[in-house]
Amino acid sequence: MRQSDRPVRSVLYIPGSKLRALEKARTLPVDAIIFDLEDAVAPDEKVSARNTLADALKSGGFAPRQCIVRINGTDTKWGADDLAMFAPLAPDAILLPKVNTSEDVAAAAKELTGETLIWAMMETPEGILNAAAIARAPRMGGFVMGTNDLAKDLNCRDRADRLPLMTALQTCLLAARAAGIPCVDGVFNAFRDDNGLRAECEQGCDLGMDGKTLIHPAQIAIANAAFGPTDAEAELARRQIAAFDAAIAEGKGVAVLDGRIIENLHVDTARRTLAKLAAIAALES
Ligand SMILES: CC(C)(COP(=O)(O)OP(=O)(O)OC[C@H]1O[C@@H](n2cnc3c(N)ncnc32)[C@H](O)[C@@H]1OP(=O)(O)O)[C@@H](O)C(=O)NCCC(=O)NCCSC(=O)C[C@H](O)C(=O)O
Ligand SMILES: [Mg+2]
Repeated sequence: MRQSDRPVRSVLYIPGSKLRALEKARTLPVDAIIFDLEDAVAPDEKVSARNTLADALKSGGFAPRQCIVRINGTDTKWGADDLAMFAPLAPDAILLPKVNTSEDVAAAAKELTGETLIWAMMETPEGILNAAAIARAPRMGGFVMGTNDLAKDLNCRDRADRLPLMTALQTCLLAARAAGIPCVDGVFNAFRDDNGLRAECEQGCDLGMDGKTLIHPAQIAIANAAFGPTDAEAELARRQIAAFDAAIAEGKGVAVLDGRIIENLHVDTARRTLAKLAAIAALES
């Protein structure tokens, strides 16, 4: 399976400094893990967190979850050493914080070999304006929305409907879709507010996001449910494909199901739904 087709319904940040959380991650039903060396780790702990995380990755046990390492910015005193330490460990991806331009990605890509991709935190106004170029940068594997940093830089209000962030979210989605890479939504900070998280996941899903970044294990089930096809969606997809196939067999180019037309583009969407379901089943088996 191409990396871009792997499910990313739930993408959990784990501070690289927290041994207990790193151990726990091997048992959690998440699609992907972001091992964080950036904002979740205090400056005094940066070096020890790097070593703790490297040991954990060498010990393994995280598969089939995607392993993504968020390094410190390459403009900080830790970034270059982070990259030098984790590139040889061949995680699925290195996540670069606060990406502003495609050149930021190209510079990091030069340090990588093998299959490791680069994911970009989209969380600065300049980065959002350059989203299309960043999405097509070398080794680019996916976008992660950094809605906290973005809100800080935009100086916008924290609203439940995320209206002030909509342009940025949709700009990044457009860029990601044009380049054929996944786009994962930002975190929901109130990690004990299940209803709030559910609503924000539904909104992200409506927009077209592939999943949600999370900060606490209690958020995983809600994200997995929101971003996975429901039984009703899967059943509709199967009926649409069957109706279209029957129409084609009768020499028609269009089918009608439940009073709605079904064209080949709807069948593409239906097939994508079923492929996603199969990928989730494979991951969970
Ligand atoms: C938010 C937390 C600080 C809460 O921690 P705590 O109060 O310790 O939580 P609990 O006691 O409820 O924990 C229960 C058990 O779960 C484990 N745990 C907690 N969090 C995680 C985790 N993220 N991954 C794995 N396991 C976790 C605890 O170890 C407990 O286990 P057990 O001992 O078995 O009971 C904490 O959740 C936390 O640190 N979360 C991560 C915060 C983080 O990574 N922040 C940075 C990323 S967000 C960001 O930067 C976004 C972006 O850049 C932007 O700009 O928007
Ligand atoms: Mg951030």
